[in-house]
Amino acid sequence: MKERKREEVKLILSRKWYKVELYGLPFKSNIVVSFGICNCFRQLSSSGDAKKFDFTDLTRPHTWYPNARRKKRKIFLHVGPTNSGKTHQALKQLETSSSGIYCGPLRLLAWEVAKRLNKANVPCNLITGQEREEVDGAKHKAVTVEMADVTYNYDCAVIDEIQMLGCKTRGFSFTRALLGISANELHLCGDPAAVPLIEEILKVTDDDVKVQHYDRLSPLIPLKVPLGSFSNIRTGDCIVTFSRQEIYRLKKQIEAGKKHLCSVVYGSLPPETRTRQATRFNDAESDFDVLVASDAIGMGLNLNISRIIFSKLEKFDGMETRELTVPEIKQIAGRAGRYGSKFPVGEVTCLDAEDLPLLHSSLNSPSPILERAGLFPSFDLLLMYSRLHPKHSLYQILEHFAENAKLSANYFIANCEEMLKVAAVIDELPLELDDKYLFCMSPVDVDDYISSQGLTQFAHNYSQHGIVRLKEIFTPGTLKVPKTHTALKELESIHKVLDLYVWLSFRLEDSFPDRELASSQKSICSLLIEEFLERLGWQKPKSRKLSRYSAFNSLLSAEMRQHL
Ligand SMILES: Nc1ncnc2c1ncn2[C@@H]1O[C@H](COP(=O)(O)OP(=O)(O)OP(=O)(O)O)[C@@H](O)[C@H]1O
Ligand SMILES: [Mg+2]
Repeated sequence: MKERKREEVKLILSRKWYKVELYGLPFKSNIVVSFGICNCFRQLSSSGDAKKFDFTDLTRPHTWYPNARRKKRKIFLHVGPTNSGKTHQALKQLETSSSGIYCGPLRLLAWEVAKRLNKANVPCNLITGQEREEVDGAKHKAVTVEMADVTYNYDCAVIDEIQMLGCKTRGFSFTRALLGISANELHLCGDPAAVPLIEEILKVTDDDVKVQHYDRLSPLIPLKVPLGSFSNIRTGDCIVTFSRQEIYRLKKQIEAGKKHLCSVVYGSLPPETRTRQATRFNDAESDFDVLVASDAIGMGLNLNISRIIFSKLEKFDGMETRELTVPEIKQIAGRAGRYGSKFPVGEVTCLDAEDLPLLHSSLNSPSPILERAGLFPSFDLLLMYSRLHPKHSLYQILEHFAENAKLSANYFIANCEEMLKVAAVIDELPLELDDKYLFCMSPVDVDDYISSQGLTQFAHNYSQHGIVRLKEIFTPGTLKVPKTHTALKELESIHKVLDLYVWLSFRLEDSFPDRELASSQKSICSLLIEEFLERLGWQKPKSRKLSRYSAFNSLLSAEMRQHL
C-alpha cells in the first residue's frame, strides 16, 4: 500500500479530489491518476497549453506506465500449440517467486490457478470483477486480466493467452497488462502467432525478451471419418456447437439413446454452474460422461475429453454467421487428450463428412500472424479531455476517441460499440464522468434485455438516491426452478443482473450495500439452473450416483431454501 501511495498523485480539479485509475480498485473518490499523464497535464495547465495538447495521440502507450518503465523486466514468451505445458511452466515460476500475479482471460482460469497455488501451499488471493477471496499472508493473486494492478511491484507475473491482445473488444486489457505490469519476471503464454507483434511492441520498453517454444505433450489425431450417427457417441466425447438452443437439442438427442448423460457448458450459464458441470463431466464416477458445449470451453481449460466433435464449423458472432477461424478451431480441438488426463491421446472430428476438409486444413495451418494489439485510452485521458470539452457527453468523448485516436502501426483502437450503447443511456442521467465511465466498463450484456434493464435501473436509482437496495429489485418469488427454456434463459439473465450488482458493489461500496444478498441470490439462481439441468436429464433407473450429484439437494443450504 505504501508503495502505491508513493505512486499516487492527487489532482485537484474543480475543488474535488480526483484520484484516477482503471477498473479494479475501489473507485469513487479513490482513483489514482497515472504519474506521467498527471504531470503532463499539470505542466500543460500551468503553461496554458492544455488546449493545444492532443489527448487523442495514443502513439506512445508504453509511457502511460512509469512504474513498469523503471524496471528492466525479464520477459519470457512461452509459445506453442495447445496442451504443450506453457501455462504449467509459467505457473511453476510463479509458485517459486516471492510475490506474483497470474492474469487470465476467464474467471474459470483464475479460479483454477488460485486453487492450484493454494494447494501447493503458496497462499493466493482470487480477484475477479465479482470476487475477492483473500487468503491469510498471500503474496500472490490470480486475477482476470482486467483486474491486473499496474501500480504494484511483483517479483513474477504471468499473462495467459496473450494472443488475446488481438481481440477487438478485450485486447486492450491484455495490452495494458503487457505494458503496465511492473515485475522482475513477466511470463507470457500463448500462440506463436503473437510473437512478432509482442517483440515489436516491446522494442521501446527496454525489457529483456526471450522466446521459448513448446511442442504438444500428447498427440491430437484428426479423424478421417465423421461421427455420422449419435449412436457412435462414447464416454469422454465433447460435442461442440454454438447456440444454446442447439446445445439442448443435441443433449436431448444423445440422451434419447439411453446410454449417456450430458453435462452442458456455454457462455451464458453462471460460471459456477459451468465449473460444476465440467467437474461432473471430469469425474469418472459420475454418470454424466458426455459434454455438450459451446466455445466457452475453448481456452486453457483442462477437461477429461477424449474426442472433440464439431457439430458445425460456423457460428453466429452477434453480427453474422461466419466460419470458425483457424485459431478458434485449434483452441477448441486442443481440449481433447490433455496431458495427464484420463485420455492422454486426443481425437477430433465433425458431425458431418462435408466439414472434415476444413477441419483438417485448419488444424494443419499456423494461426495467422497477429499484426496489431488493442488499445483504449485510460480514464485519465478521457477525464483530461472532458475538462477541456465540458459540454461533451461521455458518448461524444468515447466516439471522438474511437474515430480520431492516433495510433502507431502496432495498435488498433478497441471496439467500443458496447460501451457506446451504455453511454447513450447513462448520459441521460445526472452523473459525474467517473460514475458514467464505471457503468460503461461494467460487465453488462447489452444485448440481453433483462441484463441491460438491470443496469439502467441500477444507474437510475444510483443517480436519484445515491443508494441502490437490491430488495427493491428482486423479491424471493422472482427465483423459481425454471420449467421451460424461456424461463431458464430468464434465470440466466437474472444471474447476470445480480452479478452486475456484485461488480458494482466492489466499486461503489456505500451505494450498493447488499452484496451479500446479491451473492446468495446468485447462488440460488445457479442452483435452480442446475436443478433444471438435472431434471432435464434422462434418469438412469435406481442410479444412486445421480442423486449424489443432485446439485440442488447437496448444495442448497437451509438458509437458501428459505428464500424459495
Ligand atoms: N511438466 C509437466 N508435468 C506434469 N504435468 C504437466 C506438465 N506440463 C504440463 N502438464 C499438465 O498438462 C496439462 C496441459 O498443460 P498446460 O495447461 O500448461 O498446457 P498449455 O500449453 O497451456 O495449453 P493451452 O494452450 O490449451 O492453454 C495440464 O493439466 C498441466 O498441468
Ligand atoms: Mg494454457
